[in-house]
Amino acid sequence: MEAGLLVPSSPSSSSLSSPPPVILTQDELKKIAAYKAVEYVESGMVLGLGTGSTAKHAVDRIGELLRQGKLKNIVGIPTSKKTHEQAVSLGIPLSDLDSYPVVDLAIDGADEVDPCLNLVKGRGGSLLREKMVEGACKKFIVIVDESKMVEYVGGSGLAMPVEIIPFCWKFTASRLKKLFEDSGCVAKLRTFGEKDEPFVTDNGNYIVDLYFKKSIGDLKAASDAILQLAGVVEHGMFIDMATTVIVAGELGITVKNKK
Ligand SMILES: O=C(CO)[C@H](O)[C@H](O)COP(=O)(O)O
Repeated sequence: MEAGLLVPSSPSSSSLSSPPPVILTQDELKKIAAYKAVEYVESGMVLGLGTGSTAKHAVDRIGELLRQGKLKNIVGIPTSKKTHEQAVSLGIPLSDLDSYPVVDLAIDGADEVDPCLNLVKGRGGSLLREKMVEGACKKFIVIVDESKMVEYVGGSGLAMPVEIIPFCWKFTASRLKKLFEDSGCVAKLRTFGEKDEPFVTDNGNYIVDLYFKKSIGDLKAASDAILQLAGVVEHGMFIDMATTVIVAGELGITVKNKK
């Protein structure tokens, strides 16, 4: 583990009083984690480009380093249409898993990180492509601000997303809820806009957000049970996939490596 203070020390040893501590915004913390992760990027790499407000900073930084000639011959594999657009606007050369089935490094955010570095992802709706790209990489660096650290998956009380096909979605949602009745599960179709229209993923699917009142226990068993339901495409638990998690907090950066 490495740690580095973010709060600057006093500029002058002669000053008697310390300057007030700098309070960083959540977005500044996300940017700090993202920039740290990009230090792991080397010229010639095939890179998984994540999705979300944290990953956006990493993609911006990669674009900047390419422009400055400090990185060369990068091939990016975007995990969403949105990241694809961002990378194109930055001039990052892009390809896909068909052409590059092995990815050197992926950098992406997460919604939750548990003490074993298991993740919840997909509140931005891109969990399927993220899981495909990040499952194909040699190294997967997760970048988060400290608010994403939880004691157990589902521990934030926020959603664990499941991508499902639109056909008879209510049926699939009620089967998902039933799987986790003991954990007080609530299943909600993700919607958007004033008319509460179903949110549609880049793959043309819907998302059911699962909320748990308590831990769902064995994550592998939960994953198997979800994936066995016909109608389910993928879920947002990324179990044992992250190789490194970079956490930016008010007191500095912590780098946690998989044991
Ligand atoms: O999984 C994701 C998108 O599907 C994001 O990585 C996750 O939602 C974190 O987002 P943010 O960096 O905006 O907090």
